[in-house]
Amino acid sequence: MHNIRQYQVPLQKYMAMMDLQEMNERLFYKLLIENVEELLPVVYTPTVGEACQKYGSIFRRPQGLFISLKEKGKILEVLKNWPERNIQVIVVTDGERILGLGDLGCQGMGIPVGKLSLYTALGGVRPSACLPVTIDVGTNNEKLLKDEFYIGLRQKRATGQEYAELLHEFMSAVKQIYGEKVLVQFEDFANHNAFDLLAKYGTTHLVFNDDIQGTASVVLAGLIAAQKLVGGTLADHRFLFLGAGEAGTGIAELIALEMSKQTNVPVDDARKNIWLVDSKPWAHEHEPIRDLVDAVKAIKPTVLIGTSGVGKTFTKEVVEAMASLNEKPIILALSNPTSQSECTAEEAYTWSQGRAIFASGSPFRPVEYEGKVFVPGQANNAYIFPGFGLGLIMSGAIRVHDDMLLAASEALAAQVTQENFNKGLLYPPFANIRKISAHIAADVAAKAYELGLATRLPQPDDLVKYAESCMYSPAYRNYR
Ligand SMILES: NC(=O)C1=CN([C@@H]2O[C@H](COP(=O)(O)OP(=O)(O)OC[C@H]3O[C@@H](n4cnc5c(N)ncnc54)[C@H](OP(=O)(O)O)[C@@H]3O)[C@@H](O)[C@H]2O)C=CC1
Ligand SMILES: CC(=O)C(=O)O
Ligand SMILES: [Mg+2]
Repeated sequence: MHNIRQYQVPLQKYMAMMDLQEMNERLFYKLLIENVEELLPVVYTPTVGEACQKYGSIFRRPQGLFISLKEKGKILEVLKNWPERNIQVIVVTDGERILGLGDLGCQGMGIPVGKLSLYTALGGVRPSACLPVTIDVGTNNEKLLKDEFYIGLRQKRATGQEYAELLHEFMSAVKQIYGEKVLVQFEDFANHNAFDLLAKYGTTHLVFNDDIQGTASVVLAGLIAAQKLVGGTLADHRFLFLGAGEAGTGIAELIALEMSKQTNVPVDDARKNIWLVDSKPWAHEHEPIRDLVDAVKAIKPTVLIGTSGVGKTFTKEVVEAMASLNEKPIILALSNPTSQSECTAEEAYTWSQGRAIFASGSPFRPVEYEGKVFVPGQANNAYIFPGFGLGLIMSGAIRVHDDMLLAASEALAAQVTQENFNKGLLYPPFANIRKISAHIAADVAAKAYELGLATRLPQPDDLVKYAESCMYSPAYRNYR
């Protein structure tokens, strides 16, 4: 840590951490686990975003497995080149929507690598069981196509049948080589492919879309926890989303499902309290409204959620409107990395005169406002996917079910302590994440058993203890 801390520039810390992961994996994980709050912003958002943008020019050694259009017809052989056979989790991207930074092509590899390092550090999945994959179908990013250091295919993205066939070959090969129970996490695919892939492979493979499902689960957890701060139930709230894409609609659907279960109303009725806007249409019947601030005034939401990928869209007027309507407005600026955040923590607290309950996708430091210190939470799917994946693996689950996402949300919300609430936090600190992940894993596994989707039999008596016993630890053995 002394060594890492000498670097002032976050990207240099990132490069030093990547070198360490390559040279001494155990030490890398020991550092990450023991200093998770300090190192998460280095190996994950926001720094991983900058690393992906500059991936070609900071490139040292290949990480993960690249599968390009050129390998069509040979994907099984390519997978066999990977030195490990006992793979439990694959995180795969095609690089088309990397955080809120757009199409970064092959340079998106930083994301599967980063996500999987969290699978190990936060969720305890063995590093050797993790496989980062980037599918290279080209890029539409003109700047990268002209960049002399770009590492991927220099062509426009393949689409349609060509794209679908490559993805299908990959999904079939994965099942053939690693079996029915390998978890495939789709990450940072563009909207126009993400929903189709999830629907297509959700019935034949163990697949999970982190941006749609993981984000939904973490936000629902924060909203369940928020009820202890603001009182009432989910059904008492009105939700307004800026951004109706993977994250936005994923969250909206899970909130509606939970509301419908809590109040016994049909999901369609629960949806009536949820409003989504993108840059163009409305999702409910309503007269057209041009600006977000006018939408806030018309809809009078109690919860405002940013999932547009566009920074600075929660302006002073928007936050002030939320604060004039609510004693404790809940404001979630989820877009990553920090540059794309809808507003900063400081803006949320200042413009609401310290009344906002705020969390963001990328971390912000505590803010002092009128003598009081406010600690912003981090509403990021990193709270969910490591424990969720561990729960699937340890129960031998063969499919993902929405009720498992609800179980994960409730498990996470239950880990928020009174001390956390007193600081205005909707999420527990990342410092305790391995314990939290064990609880999430246990509840997800319990749901898998209840739904008849678990294959590891008999069911262990104490699932939390079992989850902990399954977790990889970077222990240094004493050989004497
Ligand atoms: N905190 C977390 O854990 C997570 C955060 N995210 C973040 O959420 C963001 C969005 O991701 P995702 O949902 O997958 O992306 P999508 O592309 O699926 O969705 C983006 C949505 O925002 C809308 N949008 C774009 N520009 C504007 C604008 N100027 N005003 C209003 N709406 C706009 C888009 O519609 P249209 O273009 O038609 O307007 C679309 O509905 C990213 O920044 C990502 O990093 C994602 C997953 C997890
Ligand atoms: C956190 C995440 O998955 C994203 O921003 O895409
Ligand atoms: Mg993502």
